[in-house]
Order: sequence, then C-alpha cells, then structure tokens
Amino acid sequence: MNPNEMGFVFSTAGILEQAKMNLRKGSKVWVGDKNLAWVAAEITDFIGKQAQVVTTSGKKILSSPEKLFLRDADEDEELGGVDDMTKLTYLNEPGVLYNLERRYALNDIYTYTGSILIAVNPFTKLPHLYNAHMMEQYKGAPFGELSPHVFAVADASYRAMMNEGQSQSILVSGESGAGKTETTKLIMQYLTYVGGRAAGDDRTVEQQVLESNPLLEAFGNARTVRNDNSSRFGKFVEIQFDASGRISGAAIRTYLLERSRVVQITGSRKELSLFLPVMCIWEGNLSLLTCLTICLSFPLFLSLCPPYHMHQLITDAEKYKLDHPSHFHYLNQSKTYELDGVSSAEEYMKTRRAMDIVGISHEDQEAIFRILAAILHLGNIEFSPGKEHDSSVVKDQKSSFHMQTAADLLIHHMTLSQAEFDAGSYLVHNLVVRCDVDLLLAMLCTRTIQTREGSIVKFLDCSAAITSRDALAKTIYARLFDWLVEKINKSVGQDLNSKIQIGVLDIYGFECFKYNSFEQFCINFANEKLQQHFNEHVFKMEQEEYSKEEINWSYIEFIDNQDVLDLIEKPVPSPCLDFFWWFFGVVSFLIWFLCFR
Ligand SMILES: Nc1ncnc2c1ncn2[C@@H]1O[C@H](COP(=O)(O)OP(=O)(O)OP(=O)(O)O)[C@@H](O)[C@H]1O
Repeated sequence: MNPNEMGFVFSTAGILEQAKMNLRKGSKVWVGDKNLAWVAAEITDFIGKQAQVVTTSGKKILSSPEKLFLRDADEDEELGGVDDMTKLTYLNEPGVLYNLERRYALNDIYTYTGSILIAVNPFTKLPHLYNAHMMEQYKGAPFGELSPHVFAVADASYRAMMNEGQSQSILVSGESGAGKTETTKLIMQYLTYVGGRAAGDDRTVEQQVLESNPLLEAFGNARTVRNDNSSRFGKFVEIQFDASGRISGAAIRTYLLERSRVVQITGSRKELSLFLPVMCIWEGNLSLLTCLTICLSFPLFLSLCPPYHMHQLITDAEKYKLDHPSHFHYLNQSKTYELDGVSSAEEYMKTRRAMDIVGISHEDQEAIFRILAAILHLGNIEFSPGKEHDSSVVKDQKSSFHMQTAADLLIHHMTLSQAEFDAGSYLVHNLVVRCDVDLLLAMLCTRTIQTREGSIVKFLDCSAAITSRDALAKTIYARLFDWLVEKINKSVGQDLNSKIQIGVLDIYGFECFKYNSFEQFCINFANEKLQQHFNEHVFKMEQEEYSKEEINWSYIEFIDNQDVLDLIEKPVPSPCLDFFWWFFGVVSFLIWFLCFR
C-alpha cells in the first residue's frame, strides 16, 4: 500500500507531543491524577527542582516539571472544543483527551487531527448522523469544510480515487470495542451511496456485501470482556469500481481468525470477574448452535419464535443430537448461555436468512450445522489411560456416544463428475462418504510419524489426545469459516477487470491477557506493524519533508515501536549466530573429549 493513498480513521488517540516545556509561575498545566488521569492546574511556585501547582479544585500538588503538560488557556471560552486537534496550541495527551471529552459531551463523536479522523464510541444510536440527508451533504464537500465525520473520510477517498485514478485504502484501527466494525459498515454504507448502481438493477454488489455481514459476524464474532459482539478476525473489504465510479464488484479477505476460541475461553472467569463487570465468554463462534439448544431448553426463547421457526429449531436440535449448552464442554466453560438483549432464536433465523441471501443452498446449510454439531460432540470426548504405556482410550460410554455422533455427523457429500462416474464402478453420481469412527479414534489417540524405514504409530497419552481433539475441532471450524468467506465472495462477485478500488481494513485490536496465546501474539504483532505504518505516515514522513525543505520546526517525540518489530521479525544478526556455533562446537568437543578419551 502506498501511504500517500491512505486515509485513516482512528478510534483512539495515541500519545502525541510533549511540547517543549517553558514553565513559569502562572503557567496553565495538566497534572497527573490517579482517578481522573489528568486534572487542570496552574503553577504557583517552584520549590527546589519541584513545581508547586494548584488544581482547579484548590488542591496543592508538588510535581516534577517533566510530568506536567502545558495546557491551552482558552478552554473555558470555547466550551465545545476544537474540531481539528491541530488547532490546539499544545498537542499533548491530556489536551487531546480533554478536547475529545468536551466534544463528546455535546454528542460530537468525531474529531480530526489533520487528515486523521478520531471516532469516540457513543454506545448509543445516533441515527441523525447517518441518514441519507447527511450522506448527500458530505457528497463532494471539500475535506474539512463540514463537521468531522466518517462520511467525509469515505468521500475524500472516493474523490481521490476518481481524480487521481488510484486505488485508496482506509485503515480503521483501535482497541477492542472502540467501534471499528461499526465504522467500517458506515464507510461501506457511504461508498454504496456514492458509487451505487443505477436504480432498477437487481440486488447490487454493495447490498450483498452489507447483507453478508451477519453471516461473518455469526461465525467470526464472540463476546469478550470489552465487547459483546467482538470481531475475532481481521477483515479487508475491497470495493471495486469501474471507470465511471460505479461499484462493479467486491471481495472480502479475512485474516487471523482466533480459532482457539472454539475450544476455550481466553481467561479464567475468576480472574476476569475480579476486575471487570463482564465475563469473557465464548459465544459467537457457535452462536447458531447455542441458540438451537437454548431455544429447546428455555420456553422463554421458544415463545419468542414464530411457530414455523420453533418447529424448525426443535427438529434441528433433535437431528444433531443436541442438548442444553451446559452439557457441552466447548460451551459450558463460561457458565453463561445468553446475552443481554440478544434473542438467540432471532440471531439464528437472521443467520439462516443471510445464508439464503448469499446463495448457500439448503443442503449446504444442513452440512454447516452438521459440522458445527460435530464439533460440539468432539469436545465432549474424554480419555482415560490405555493398557499400553502412555496411551489413551475413550473414557466411557458417554464419550463413545459423542465420538460415534461426531463421526456420523461428519459425513461428506461427493458429487461425481461424469468422467469420474464412468471411470469407477459407481452406481450413483452422488456419494455420501461417512467418517469411519475407528479412523477418528486412531486420529485422536495416536500419531503417525513418517521415517525412512516406514511409518511409526506412536500412542498419545490422555492430555496429548485432548490436544489432538481440540486441534481437530479448531481446524474444522477454521476451514468452515474460510469456506463461508469463499462462498460470500463467489456470491458477491469480483470485478477482475477493475483498475481502481477502495480497501477498508478493519483489524481487531490489541489485547493483553495474563496468558497470551500464539494467536494473540500474531494479532498484537499485526497491530504493532500497523502502528509503525501510521508512525511512518504521520510522523516520520512529515518530519523528513520538513527537514528536506529546511523548515524550522520542533521535532515531535513519538513512541517508535521499531525495536519491538525488529525483535520479532528481524533475522538474528550473524555475529550472534557465529558465536552460537562456535560455542556449540567447543561444548561438543569438550563433551566428546571428557566422555570418550
Ligand atoms: N458510531 C456508532 N454509533 C452507535 N454505536 C456504536 C458506534 N460505534 C460503535 N458502537 C457500539 O459499540 C459496540 C462495539 O463496536 P464494534 O463492534 O464496532 O467495536 P470493534 O472496535 O469492532 O470491537 P472488536 O475489536 O472487539 O471487534 C457496537 O456493538 C455498538 O453498540
């Protein structure tokens, strides 16, 4: 991606400038506060190396001058804050936060910092901000002329694409729950508005992209500590345009599905509930089945469904041998089986509808639910030690039942081509290939190692068998997700001839738990890379430009995360490697010398 072609939407502000300090008595400053983060104060005296400040509430504090930030003096007059933070005299963290707070209080959730848009999550519906009238207002309006808005960023990208004939990208970044996915949807809504096809067309590409969202969310979202509907995958939506600026195709690319959530929640409930009001539960990935089972067991949910749906849910649950979610290991770890304000039955039907819209046949829909049910049954297979050393067997009858059911559900429908049909001795074109339960057992309890002499079968102990079971469940789920994305892309249709497109990247945010999985590491690494791209775009390139043109200005200090990236992705410098091999050689020689001489 060419950074010059990028628009940015940032949902949180980063640390900006610690302005060159010029403190004296009477200076208005920000001083750190344990509860409020920052409070406004004024310097009244200097005692030794410390500055004495008096806060607006009259509290006297001694602070080292380096910990103080200069504050704009005019905040009392301009109660609404500034719509572009570059207008602030002192662009520092407390100044930025205070400005955002003042604007937020007036429901102004958007603020510019130059060409970057900062969005503060309103956690409430603001329909007046996103209606057709607003879209019409922003259409073609020069950037910065109207109040800051996500439509202005989308419009600027669209205009730049049309005027320069170059593809554009919009990066939506921020921590979990900041509002990235909502912002992405609004950008798509606007692009749909300006680049929509002529009236009278059948279901348009843009409609299909928007309509496929519930499907992706049903399979790729989960409840986390910060967000009830957190995307657990990154998404890059490419909207393709023809030369006249009309949408001609689209493609959705997904990244880094957090597949470990299929088999376990991220942190233990106890740890999370100590600090946070919402427990981290795993829900969205199998929300369809959860709702199937919840609907069966809770009359309340049943009463929410129209009779046809009720009937369908019951038969589906019976068909897949499902029960209350508390009976399934992959669902009961959080002990939470419903979300406030979310009707599982409605969600289930919404997802079914989205499948119809995307063109997933009823046979394929059946297959999807069978696979999901099979994953749930897989999770209930337990193991006990076998007769052989370090081996394992299926624990009891209950586990055997779940294994048999999983195998029965993992059937594969094959439609043979005429050539295949003619070549083989098949009686039918359509074959149903069942999963052999003995093969499934062997897959879970043993590992086959290929050697030069042939293959060796190694028994797995109980914990290794459980790891193997979970790995299978995760892999099946991830493949199903990829298949769904492929299906959506086929249904939406890409325009392979398109020369210009707008890409919207919605990548899920940085998170840090007590124990972080490898997946979390990859997610955080991706976020660090994006941060570096942002640093390069906003700070480094601008500063280089100023230096080149010999413009006198003070350097902005920013936290450069290049060291973190180097630590992860840079090859080990060769002197270290050389030393390692030298050291290894010496130690090997000594061992050989001491043992054999
Ligand atoms: N512009 C907005 N208007 C109204 N509500 C919003 C807006 N942006 C976000 N929200 C609310 O915040 C919730 C969380 O937003 P969203 O799912 O977009 O966060 P996210 O940054 O994508 O989180 P994650 O990284 O966990 O997926 C939404 O479900 C919605 O209720």
